[in-house]
Amino acid sequence: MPNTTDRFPQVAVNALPHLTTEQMIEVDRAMIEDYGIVLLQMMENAGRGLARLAATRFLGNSLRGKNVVALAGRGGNGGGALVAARRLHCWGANVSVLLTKPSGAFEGVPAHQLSIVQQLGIPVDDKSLPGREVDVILDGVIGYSLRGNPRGRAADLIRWSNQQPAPTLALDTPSGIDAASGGVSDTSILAAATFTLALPKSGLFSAAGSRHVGELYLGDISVPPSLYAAMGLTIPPSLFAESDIVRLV
Ligand SMILES: NC(=O)C1=CN([C@@H]2O[C@H](COP(=O)(O)OP(=O)(O)OC[C@H]3O[C@@H](n4cnc5c(N)ncnc54)[C@H](O)[C@@H]3O)[C@@H](O)[C@H]2O)[C@@H](O)CC1
Ligand SMILES: [K+]
Repeated sequence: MPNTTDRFPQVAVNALPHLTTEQMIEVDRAMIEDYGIVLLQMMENAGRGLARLAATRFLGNSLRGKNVVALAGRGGNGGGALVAARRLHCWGANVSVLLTKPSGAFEGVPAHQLSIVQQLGIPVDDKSLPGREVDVILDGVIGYSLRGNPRGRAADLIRWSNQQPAPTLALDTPSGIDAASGGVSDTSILAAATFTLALPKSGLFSAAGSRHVGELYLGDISVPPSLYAAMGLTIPPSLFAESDIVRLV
């Protein structure tokens, strides 16, 4: 059986720019304001890619009987994890969702994603932690908008994840890692793999941060090359031509 990591093309991490916080914010702004590629579209691509990577890398050919737990915060990171939860549910996995806050505290696009998850009957819990066996955990607790050490139930979910024998697949950045500086909070996800979006974030490569990242994958959320060019960033023109998930090595 081929190694499942071989199913994704490999790209040298040094061939790509690493985004600072200011650049991440500018990519988001330009996507929405200059190109009209709205958050809902980006999030769908992010969540579908996360689900595909979880299935291919961690769950094998059949998703029947496989248990997936998606951890979701109230921001864009949680929204992406909710999309992935929905897709994996539709592909046959047993999916449940652990929220950092009650569903009534969700707003905007993440609230929209949560309402679809609820409509599908996927179990959602904002209080307890599951006792049953898990095959993979999706970390959508916090992405690049981390402020200080994780607190409250966000911290509880991170600690719970790190206590499980199952692998954790982090979305964009392992929760608790500062995506820009690579600073590691006291409570940070130890990921088996990280699926980062658009371009890798500079903090994923700090000595401390890199220990939490695991295998690093990059997902296409359809950022146009012209957007990067306008920011003075050069990316290989065929980066995602073969696959919209690549492994960074
Ligand atoms: N182009 C984009 O910007 C896209 C971004 N996406 C995702 O969105 C993320 C950024 O989303 P947001 O800016 O909404 O924010 P995040 O989802 O990164 O985090 C914000 C949430 O985390 C909470 N939080 C922050 N620090 C905390 C702490 N110390 N303890 C407890 N809770 C804390 C905040 O209260 C808030 O609810 C990215 O990392 C990425 O995963 C994707 O959904 C799609 C496209
Ligand atoms: K995360």
